[in-house]
Amino acid sequence: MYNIINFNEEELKKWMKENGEQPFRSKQVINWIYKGITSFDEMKNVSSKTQENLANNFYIGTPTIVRKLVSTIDGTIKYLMKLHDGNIIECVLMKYKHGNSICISSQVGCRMGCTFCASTIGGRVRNLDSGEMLGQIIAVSKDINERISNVVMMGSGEPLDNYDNVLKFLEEVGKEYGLNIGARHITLSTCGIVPEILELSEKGLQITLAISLHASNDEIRKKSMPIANKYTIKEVIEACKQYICKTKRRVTFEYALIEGLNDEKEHAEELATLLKGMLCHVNLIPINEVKESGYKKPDKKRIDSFKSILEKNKIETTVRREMGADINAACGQLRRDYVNE
Ligand SMILES: C[S@@+](CC[C@H](N)C(=O)[O-])C[C@H]1O[C@@H](n2cnc3c(N)ncnc32)[C@H](O)[C@@H]1O
Ligand code: SF4
Repeated sequence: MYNIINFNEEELKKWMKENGEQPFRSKQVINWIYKGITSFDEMKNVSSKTQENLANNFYIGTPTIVRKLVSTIDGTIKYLMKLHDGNIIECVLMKYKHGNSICISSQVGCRMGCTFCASTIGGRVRNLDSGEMLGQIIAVSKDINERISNVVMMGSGEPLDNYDNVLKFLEEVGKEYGLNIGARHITLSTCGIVPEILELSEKGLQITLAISLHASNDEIRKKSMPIANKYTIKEVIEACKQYICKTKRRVTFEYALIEGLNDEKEHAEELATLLKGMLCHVNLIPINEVKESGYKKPDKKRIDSFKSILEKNKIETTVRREMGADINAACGQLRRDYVNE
C-alpha cells in the first residue's frame, strides 16, 4: 500500500493508465485528496469501481487530528496528529496579518540530540514521507477552512536528515493543482548538516534557509548541539555563503539565548564578527524552558543588549515573538506529554 499523497499528478496518471483506469481521472482524484478527504468513497464524481481499485492499492496519508489547543492570546493552534501507523506528530498554526503560517514536522522525533530540545528525547522513530508533510498542511487547512500561505519546517525532526523526502515535499508543495505555496513562502530550518546544505544550494530553490546556530564558537555549540562535533561553525558558515551565492537568498541564523551559556556581550561580539558582511539576518529566540534541560531564558535587558551589539555591527536582528504562550507551544513537549499519558 502506498500513501496516495506521495504521488503527484504525473505519477498518478501513469499508475491509472497501468491499472486499467482512465488517466484523466487522476486530476479529479488529486483534487479530492487536497480537499482533505479521509476515505476514497468521499470522491463523489469518481466511479465506485475506481474508488475500490484505489482503496485496494493506496491509503490516504493525511494525518488525523487527535488533540487541538487554541491560544486565547493570539489564536495560535497547536495540533497533535496521528499518522497512518499510529505515530504521533506535532504541528502549529500561527495566524498573522499577512496570512496563515504553519510549522510542520519532518520526522517522528529526531536523532540530533540537542540538549534544549524536547523533540529529541525519544530519539528518531522514523522519517516522514513527502505526503505526510503535505498532509499536515492539508489537515490544518481543512480544519480552519482557510488557505495556508507560509510554511516553516521547524516542528520535530531535522529536515536535512530526511533529505530525499523533504526535497520531494519542496517540489510538490508549490504545485498549482495542490497547495500552491511558492518557494519564497517556505523556510527550512536545519541544525547545520553541511553536505546537504551544499547539495540543496545546487538546486537553486528560492526557499529561506534558517540555521540553528545557537552559539558563537564551537566550544559552546558542542555543549548543546552534538552536530557541532561533526561540522565546525566555520564549515557551516562557508556552506551558507555557498547557498547565498547560488540562490541570492538571505539566510537566517537562529540563536536561542540561554542564560549563562551563550548570552554574554562577548558572545554577541563574536557572533557579529562571524556574520559580518553576509546577506543574513539573526533571529534571537529566548529559550523555551524544557524541564529536562534546566536551561533558563535571560531577562529582557540582557536580550536587548545582545540585540543592540549585533545591530551596532549592522546585522539585522529580530527577537522572536512568543506565539501561543498559554498553550505551551515549545517544540516536542505536547507530543511527549500525550505519548506519556
Ligand atoms: C525543533 S527545530 C526543527 C528544525 C531543525 N531540526 C533545526 O534544528 O533547525 C526548530 C527550531 O526550534 C529550536 N528549538 C528547539 N528547542 C527549543 C527550545 N526549547 N527553545 C527555543 N527554541 C528551540 C531549534 O533550535 C530550531 O531553531
Ligand atoms: S533542535 Fe532540531 S536538530 Fe536539534 S534535536 Fe531539535 S529537532 Fe533535532
